[in-house]
Amino acid sequence: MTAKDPRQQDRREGDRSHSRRKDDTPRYLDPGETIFSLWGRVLVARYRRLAAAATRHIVQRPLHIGVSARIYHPEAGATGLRSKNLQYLEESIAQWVMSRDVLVFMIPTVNTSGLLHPSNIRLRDYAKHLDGLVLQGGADVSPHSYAETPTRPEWSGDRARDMYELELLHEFVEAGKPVLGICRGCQLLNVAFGGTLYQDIATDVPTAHPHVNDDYDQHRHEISFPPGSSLHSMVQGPPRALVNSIHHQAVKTLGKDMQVEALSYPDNVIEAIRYQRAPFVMGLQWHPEFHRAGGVELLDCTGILDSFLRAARETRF
Ligand SMILES: NCCCC(=O)O
Repeated sequence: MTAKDPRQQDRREGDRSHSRRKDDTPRYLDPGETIFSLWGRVLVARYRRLAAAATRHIVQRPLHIGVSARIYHPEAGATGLRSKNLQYLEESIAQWVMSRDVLVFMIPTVNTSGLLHPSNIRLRDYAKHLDGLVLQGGADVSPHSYAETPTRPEWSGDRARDMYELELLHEFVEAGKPVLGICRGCQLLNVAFGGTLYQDIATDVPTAHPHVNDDYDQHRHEISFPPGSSLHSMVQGPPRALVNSIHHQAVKTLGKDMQVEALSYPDNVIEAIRYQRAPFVMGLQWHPEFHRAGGVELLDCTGILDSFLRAARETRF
């Protein structure tokens, strides 16, 4: 074998690369490495790790959806718990929203000047920390909230709840977060944007079919979707569908920038509206939480909930 034998040369180079460096730096380091380039790389790696963890947190954290409270105001002479103001959720609304693997939080009224427990927490804080808002159904909207007087005492509605939910709605819309109004929530949305309501459909729209009766959520009627309805594209399916109906008020004149998304069939009472200047602010006159997911008889509203939740997810970024 001569000195020029390539195998011998390889061995010598191998020995060199395995021998200890004079300055004791580890052999895996680039010989051109300086303390500054090393620190630069350490800092970049640390930043990347933190950014990845933050992204994972945003992407993986379940959505937090707020639901406005129904309010029980005590009647004169009530005793025990019924002598207190109660704020509550109807079970189906929470379970419907949670069926898409998100967390639900009922948002109580706030009282910054309460005598017993004054607090600095405002509805704005809920809008800041939650990802979207569902306005529950329940008591009538007060005609005073749309500058009318009740034509009958029993149609006076719940002005205190209106004030609370109007502020809540305002804060979520201001924060750019999606809102889904159910039944009363749909009517409140319309009023919030300057629209008005029929105080009583049976009285004000004599041609309308009954929109409420003693069957409560078993009472149903058909709806139709006007051309271009975004609601129709969320639920897909035929141009007419069956929904429950538990209301005696309804949208009369549309609020500013509101668009009709569904009408009752065949009497054309407004059944769904959408505010056009936000990604997702929509009201449904029926109660989707009482419809079975995947059901064939009543409209499956899962597509509406999913659109609302996707909008909620997008506002996080
Ligand atoms: N005004 C609607 C009543 C139905 C309900 O939410 O109980």
